[in-house]
Amino acid sequence: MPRSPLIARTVPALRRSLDNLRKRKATVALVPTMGALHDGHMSLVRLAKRRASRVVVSIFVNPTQFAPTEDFGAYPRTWKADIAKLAAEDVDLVWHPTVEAMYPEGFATRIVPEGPAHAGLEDRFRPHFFGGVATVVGKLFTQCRPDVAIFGEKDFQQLRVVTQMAGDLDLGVKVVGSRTVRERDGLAMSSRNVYLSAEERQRAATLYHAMKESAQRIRAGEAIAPAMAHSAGMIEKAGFALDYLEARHAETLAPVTSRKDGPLRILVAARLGTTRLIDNIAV
Ligand SMILES: Nc1ncnc2c1ncn2[C@@H]1O[C@H](COP(=O)(O)OP(=O)(O)OP(=O)(O)O)[C@@H](O)[C@H]1O
Ligand SMILES: CC(C)(CO)[C@@H](O)C(=O)[O-]
Ligand code: BAL
Repeated sequence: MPRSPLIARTVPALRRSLDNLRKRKATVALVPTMGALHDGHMSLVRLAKRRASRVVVSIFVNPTQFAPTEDFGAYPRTWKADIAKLAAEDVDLVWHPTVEAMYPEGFATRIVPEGPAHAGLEDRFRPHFFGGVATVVGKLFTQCRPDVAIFGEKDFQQLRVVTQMAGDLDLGVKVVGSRTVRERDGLAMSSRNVYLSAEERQRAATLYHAMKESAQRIRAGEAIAPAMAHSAGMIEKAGFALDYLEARHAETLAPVTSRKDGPLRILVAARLGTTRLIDNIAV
């Protein structure tokens, strides 16, 4: 019978649990999430277990990274199922702060990311997003003081922004990326996939297959612009409204014009009905 992880809801309770976990020179890996856990999240937990002797998972739907028009209220919350999944993986501690514990009355400080990793892509369509993510992840890091933190490549720009922040602010946390887990047809697993109707779900994997096609064309020598235009056409034909489809430098996320500009990553965001999906692949 799996043992339920410890659950902390306030900073003092978290500190007490972490002090106990850290006895006997344990190392700690943190997996930050917003809950509604799926196999993508669980792959991060498994990597965390390989990288440290204790695993902490945070579950917090962070209000500051949602615009008022976005889905904060509707975001799936599946607490009981989440805890059962974490217990089955033998996770040590779940940090599940209340909004008041994270942002007490009078809270007035923000971390503001800058530079090429943050510029464009998601920031163009969700200008509030990375400020909210950087602030909450900065807090999660100082609250939990992990040795390692695991983030999914599915949110590739977020991974780069968080890596930059942890280095710039000397937070002493090694940020590690974990590969994207996909459904059988190629759709990247995401908590928001539950918003798709059955009919939309059938078309959703086009996002991945269109990126694969542009990556193949670029590898075969086609210039970036026509290769991306071809895939954009595929995505729009499947009924998506495209926010962006871009090739960027895989490390810095700086814009590129040619394959010679460095290792490339293709990143996409598009809306199918009212559901917004993001994904990316290496070229
Ligand atoms: N399919 C996946 N493969 C690997 N990591 C993933 C996958 N989906 C999410 N993650 C990672 O899990 C962590 C928590 O993400 P989050 O809780 O927002 O889930 P999500 O499925 O990305 O949800 P959303 O639909 O809100 O984007 C992030 O580091 C994210 O990149
Ligand atoms: C990193 C994160 C947990 C911060 O709220 C969130 O953006 C997510 O789940 O990817
Ligand atoms: N997975 C990233 C969190 C968000 O879209 O709000």
